[in-house]
Amino acid sequence: MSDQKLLGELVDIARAFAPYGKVADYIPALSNQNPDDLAICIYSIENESYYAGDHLKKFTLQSISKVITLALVLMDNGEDEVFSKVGMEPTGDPFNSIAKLETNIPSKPLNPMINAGALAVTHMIKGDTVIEKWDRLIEFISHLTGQQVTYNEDVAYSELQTANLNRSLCYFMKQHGVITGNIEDLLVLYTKQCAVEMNCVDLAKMGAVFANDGLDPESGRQLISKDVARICKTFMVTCGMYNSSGEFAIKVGIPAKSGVSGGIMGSVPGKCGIGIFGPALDEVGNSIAGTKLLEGLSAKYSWSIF
Ligand SMILES: NC(=O)CC[C@H](N)C(=O)O
Repeated sequence: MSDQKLLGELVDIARAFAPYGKVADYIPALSNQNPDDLAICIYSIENESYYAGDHLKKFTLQSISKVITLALVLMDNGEDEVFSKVGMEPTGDPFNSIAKLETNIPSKPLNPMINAGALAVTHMIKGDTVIEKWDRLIEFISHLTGQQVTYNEDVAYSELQTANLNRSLCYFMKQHGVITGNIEDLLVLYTKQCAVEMNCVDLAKMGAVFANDGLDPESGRQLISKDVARICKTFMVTCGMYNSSGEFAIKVGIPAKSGVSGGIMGSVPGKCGIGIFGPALDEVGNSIAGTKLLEGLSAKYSWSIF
């Protein structure tokens, strides 16, 4: 059976789980997504792609963008600087929790995949203005996907209007010296970053760059250093699927990062990138059908890294 046909079958099986999930609505502009959507692309490091479902449908990255920003910021600032402001440990808490910020000493977010840590990382993007920082980030993402990408203005605006929890995290961190400067500027940048829009093929392509130790399978260029790609994949394993990263490691075993729009980017080291879109989420905020699809794929192809 061809990979393409098998993918179609796995998508049909996994789609049956979508009715058990719910589309995110705390960002109002995400609430009108279709819960039954499910699409996937697999992009090999030999630069071949396979897909099933509506693979050209666009969606926003949301938390998946945290891995990309981390890669940029690590290359900009180096490990020592970055990890002086953000930790390396999983939290076991929801992605937007403020709880451990208060109890952790010294006061810094536990890792770059929770909102507090991601906000601290976005704060470290080099540039004198929000526009300069944004231009660098979107150019970097465009290099990874191999084409010019942009962001969804409605989603960014909708999140900016309602991001009071993220605002609180920022003010808390400013008080404790983790971040400096204007908080609204940081939120504008962060919400644009989360609203970067692409399809499954673009997402799988980015995953393939990480899977290929930072080397772009399309252009042959080293877009991310090998070391930074390794650090990012490690965070994807330990913290990429929020507070169900442990269960996901056991059941799937692929470095992956999800977002509340329903996207999941996977990176099977030395093999391929995976891009999934399925907006119905489980209770921790991961695509419910997307997670099932990854379970099926990982079992079929023995892709667990463990
Ligand atoms: N888990 C997510 O995808 C969260 C991203 C979202 N933009 C937020 O900050 O709430």
